[in-house]
Amino acid sequence: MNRIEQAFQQLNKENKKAFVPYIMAGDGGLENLPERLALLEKFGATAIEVGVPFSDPVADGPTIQRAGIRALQNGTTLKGILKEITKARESVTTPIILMTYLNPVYSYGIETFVRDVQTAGVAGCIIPDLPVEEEEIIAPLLEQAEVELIRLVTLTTPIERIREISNKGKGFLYTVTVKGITGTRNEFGNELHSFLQAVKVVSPIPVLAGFGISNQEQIKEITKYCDGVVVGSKIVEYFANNQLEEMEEFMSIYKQTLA
Ligand SMILES: O=P(O)(O)OC[C@@H](O)[C@@H](O)c1c[nH]c2ccccc12
Repeated sequence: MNRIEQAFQQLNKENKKAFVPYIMAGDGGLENLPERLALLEKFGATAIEVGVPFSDPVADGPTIQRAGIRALQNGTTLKGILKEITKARESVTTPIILMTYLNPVYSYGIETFVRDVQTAGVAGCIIPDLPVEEEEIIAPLLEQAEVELIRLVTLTTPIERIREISNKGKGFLYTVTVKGITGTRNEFGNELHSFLQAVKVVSPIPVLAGFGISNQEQIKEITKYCDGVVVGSKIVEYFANNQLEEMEEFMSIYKQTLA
């Protein structure tokens, strides 16, 4: 069984919801990555999404775009990121999910990418600009390497397509909660709850909600209808402002409220 599935099984036993923080690799210096991963593990992350900075991040909002620019200015490369993940894996056991657009994978070379990702001990990949229709170029290789390809669906995906995608899905289904880009939000559309409920009915794998989530009330509300959340921009801000105690507090509150 894959590490991501194991993590969810454990949560289920404890009757808890998932909390998956996102960080931008190389923001604040790539050499800090192992330390940051260890910290997020200590604060109770179910899995950790590690973003690869890219010059044209079509789904990213301002906070994550700026983090990406800082990371690129630091000279962060995919190769460097995988090296730091390899180091981190000596002590960090929380599953690591690499989030990258397709372009950096292409320029790295698809086969080399899959090999190096596997060697680094990455448990899963999110490639947001890879539609299911095109995923044959990499999905079978990832499957062989036992690296889970995490698929995304959004509020505008028809339910039949969600059924199809979640049935192919591995690890968990990433449900995008807004019609838009990443970034903290105060409100979600009225349709979100019924949408998540409908997704839960068709999906054989855990359903996580992400995009715009940044406070405890939102998480309490949203996790009534799904298995957990992904939080990106808020976590990126905490690291950028060096508010580690606030982050611990934030994540411990979530752990308690989710339990
Ligand atoms: O930042 P937010 O609104 O909390 O959303 C999570 C998101 O940042 C992270 O999962 C992510 C960052 N870039 C992406 C691109 C596509 C899908 C997901 C992502």
